[in-house]
Amino acid sequence: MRASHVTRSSAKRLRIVTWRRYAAPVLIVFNPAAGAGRQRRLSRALGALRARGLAPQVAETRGPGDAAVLARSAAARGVPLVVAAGGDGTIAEVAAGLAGSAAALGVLPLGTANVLAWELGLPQAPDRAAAVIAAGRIATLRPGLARFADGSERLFVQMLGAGFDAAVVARLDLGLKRRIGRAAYVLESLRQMARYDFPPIAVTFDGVTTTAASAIVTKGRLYAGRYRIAPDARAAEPGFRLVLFRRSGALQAALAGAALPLGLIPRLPGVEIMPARRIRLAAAGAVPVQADGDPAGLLPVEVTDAPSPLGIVVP
Ligand SMILES: Nc1ncnc2c1ncn2[C@@H]1O[C@H](COP(=O)(O)OP(=O)(O)OP(=O)(O)O)[C@@H](O)[C@H]1O
Repeated sequence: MRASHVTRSSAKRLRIVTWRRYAAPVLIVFNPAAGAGRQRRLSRALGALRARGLAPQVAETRGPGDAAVLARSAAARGVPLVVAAGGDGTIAEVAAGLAGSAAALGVLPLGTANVLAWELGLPQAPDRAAAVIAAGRIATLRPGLARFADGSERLFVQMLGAGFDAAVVARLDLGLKRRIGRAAYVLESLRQMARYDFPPIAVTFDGVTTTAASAIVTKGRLYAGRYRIAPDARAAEPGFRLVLFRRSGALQAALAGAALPLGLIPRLPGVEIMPARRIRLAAAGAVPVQADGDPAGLLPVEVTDAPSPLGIVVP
């Protein structure tokens, strides 16, 4: 049985797809390690979902990879909606577990940066996010797929980075991140400015070959929260925006760090942004990769659209 159905507005113009069925079960996959104040925020969301007639079941992750397993098994049981309660990493794992199934993905943004939630206009307040889930309106999410040299694959929902930002993610003190949130990234960025040696990255995309000091492959416009990095990105369409940082060195990294919260990355000298469908990033040295803000290994990596899109609950 398909999990979603289609209705038409009285004007017969607006196509609304919803995951909701009468008494449909909902699974909340909760990452207790994501974000800050998460238990309290989860409780508020659960209360709001129950107040709207839903009976959410909560499954808590015990470590990396768990969210995908929980989501996959729920989809196989015919659960029509699986909600990722965490940050972008948890959403990516749940999306990977739901890939190829009829189940829709919901989001309770309980992470640190919650970039996808900002991108889609999902409320950060738990009770308002729950109201969006209960309303059940569904849009198409087109995840990216990263393939590594060892044959492993990883889905991402917002962006993948190689170079400086991935070095920051790789060295981040997770305890500090839990205590002070996004400020931990700022501190680690300052440390990496003194340490990272910017090995050149060979970039091949859609038949073009070039080099960069760092590269970000993004589905959406936003990065690290609400900061615009690729203003003309079209998350609803196949393909990506490729953001190349041509210049290396601590000064360039400092300039990018200052430009980011001002939304000025696209205008920074040495930054180029272009559409790309198939991207390969490689390096002679050990260059780290991050996907949706989590460490994802080392180059080389090849990035394409995931084989199938997903339904995601949106406002
Ligand atoms: N029980 C757990 N203990 C420790 N880590 C976990 C657990 N469950 C999941 N994880 C891992 O926690 C990592 C971070 O989760 P997530 O990205 O959702 O939160 P965040 O980093 O705070 O948010 P954001 O990515 O939005 O900044 C993920 O890589 C996930 O695999």
